[in-house]
Amino acid sequence: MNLFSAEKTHLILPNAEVLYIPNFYTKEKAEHIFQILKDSTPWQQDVIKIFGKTHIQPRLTALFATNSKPYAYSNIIMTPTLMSEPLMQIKTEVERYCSHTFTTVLLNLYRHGADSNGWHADNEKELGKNPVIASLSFGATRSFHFKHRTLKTERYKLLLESGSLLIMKGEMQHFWLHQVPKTKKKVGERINLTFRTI
Ligand SMILES: O=C(O)CCC(=O)C(=O)O
Ligand SMILES: [Fe+2]
Repeated sequence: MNLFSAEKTHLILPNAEVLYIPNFYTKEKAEHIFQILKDSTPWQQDVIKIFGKTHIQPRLTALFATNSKPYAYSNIIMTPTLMSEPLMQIKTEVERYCSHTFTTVLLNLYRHGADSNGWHADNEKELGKNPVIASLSFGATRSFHFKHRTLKTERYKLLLESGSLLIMKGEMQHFWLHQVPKTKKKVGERINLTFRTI
């Protein structure tokens, strides 16, 4: 199902809760944050292993945290850099909205439509049992897909706009998968931030 959400959307789904706030930041503020993060982040491109096969990750990433705890996924271990002032500011604003404290933020830079993030769940054990994940988008709009692992009619698509906040919670990371697929459309750069607690 395609969800067109210019408005705040709260989905109560089987084994998941999803909140989408399109204008968490204004378009101007979002553009400003995009530039700061684009220019000040030590972007890296990792080689990952999925089902025993090695791939170059189809996007750039960086990890920041308020502690020194690493984040391990797809056979790589990311060690965080101390969270910068702009990220601390965003963290405070997101925490206030979510009534939840985060320690870690993973940054993704999708350079163009061929960059993507394949079907996965944020279910690494260091995130705990039912993690709250707060996901912010800056720059180009990209499509976000999520599907239940076993209830085959439970599939949704959301367009994540610049300045938006998406919150995934409840049992979502255990029962659902999500992705940002490649697109053949001509799209510009997008930065995504996912706040997590480790
Ligand atoms: O880019 C996005 O919107 C999703 C990112 C994501 O799912 C992740 O980094 O785990
Ligand atoms: Fe994810």
